[in-house]
Amino acid sequence: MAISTVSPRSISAAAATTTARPATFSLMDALVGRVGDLAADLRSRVTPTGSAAQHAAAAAMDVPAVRFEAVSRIFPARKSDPAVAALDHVSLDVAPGSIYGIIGRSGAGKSTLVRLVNGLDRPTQGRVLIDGVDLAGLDAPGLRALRRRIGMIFQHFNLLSSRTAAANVALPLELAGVPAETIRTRVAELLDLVGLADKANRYPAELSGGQKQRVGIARALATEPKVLLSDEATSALDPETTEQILALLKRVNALTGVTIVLITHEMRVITSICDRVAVLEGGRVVEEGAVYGVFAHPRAETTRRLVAAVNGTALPPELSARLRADPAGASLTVLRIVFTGDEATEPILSRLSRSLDIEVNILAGRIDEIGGAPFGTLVVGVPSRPDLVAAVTELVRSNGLGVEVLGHVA
Ligand SMILES: Nc1ncnc2c1ncn2[C@@H]1O[C@H](COP(=O)(O)OP(=O)(O)OP(=O)(O)O)[C@@H](O)[C@H]1O
Repeated sequence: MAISTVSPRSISAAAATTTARPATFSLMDALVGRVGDLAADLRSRVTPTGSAAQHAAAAAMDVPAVRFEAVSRIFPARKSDPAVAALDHVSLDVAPGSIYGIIGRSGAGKSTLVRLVNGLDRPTQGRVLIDGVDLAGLDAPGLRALRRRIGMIFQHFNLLSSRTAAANVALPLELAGVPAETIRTRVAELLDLVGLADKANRYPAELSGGQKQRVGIARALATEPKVLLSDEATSALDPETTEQILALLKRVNALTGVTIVLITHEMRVITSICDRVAVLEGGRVVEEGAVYGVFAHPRAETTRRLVAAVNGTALPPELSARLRADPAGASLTVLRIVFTGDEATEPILSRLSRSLDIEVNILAGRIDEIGGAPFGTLVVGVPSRPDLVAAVTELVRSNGLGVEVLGHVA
């Protein structure tokens, strides 16, 4: 998998480089830096580089578009502040052409991870590979060639306010020295792709948030990247606009085959378009897998909370405050029932009432679709008797549904 002509460096060498580099960059620095690099890269296209051949070989082997190999990023201690392990032995594979979600709460390490993918920062330990090529093993031209293959969209769009939508999209191509006529054609195609053909001459201030993000997507695609990094790209948008932008990203993925790595703190974004998801917590991957499986059967506490927030199993605050782990003295036991696939239509509640002669209180619930398959959760309350709870659990499971006890209420 490693590319033979790239001289891999040891982890300690990479770490040494890290300390010599500034630790942080602004998003605009990132964009301008990338665009500047891009100019040199596109000009150099006439003379194919070794790394172009490497990329072709990597694609032929179907290697991950992005690979994290036991990556750690430690920010050293400063004065009274202790060292921070922003990423701690993170290993991930993003399949080419897929939409891969990385979710985590504030401080989980998402931005640090993004900076490692686009080469603005380096791991303290481990390796980050794009298309099979280790970023740490690349010299400056090699790194520029790799960055050419990564597009980025941002939460706050990062458009130049003095340029029209069309001129914003044209910018990376202009800096790359692409002929004006080619730019005009390409920009028109891109604006058409993102549904903004009629807004080409509008300035960012004249566009809605969703329209600005469409311009951002068109600009990121201008140089035909292999990987599109989306850093909280819908976080500043309302739910309806978010859905539209996510639908656009899905269409772009289907039409161009670009691999999308989508960073978010919202599970709804993940279930909407991602194929796989990694859940980050405190710099570690606490859960990873196909979205449906992770959503239907969350194992880590962080994932459960994220899932609960999106599918309606978050309990009413009053009930949540009264929920106890200890069943002693409780009158109600609260259960979460998970419906997946074909069982989603099973009339489980009436079956429970009939078979066990009990009242089942519905406390929260929702039925959704993830990747075309039905998925639902119900949070119910049943009388808090151990034999009864065991019978309910068994009956639910024997009907092919998932169930867990969330707690007890006095
Ligand atoms: N340059 C830095 N120096 C020291 N600590 C840092 C630096 N950058 C990030 N950190 C720390 O690393 C951890 C992860 O930060 P990061 O910005 O990657 O999280 P995040 O998931 O992107 O959070 P948010 O969603 O709030 O942006 C945090 O504890 C943060 O304080």
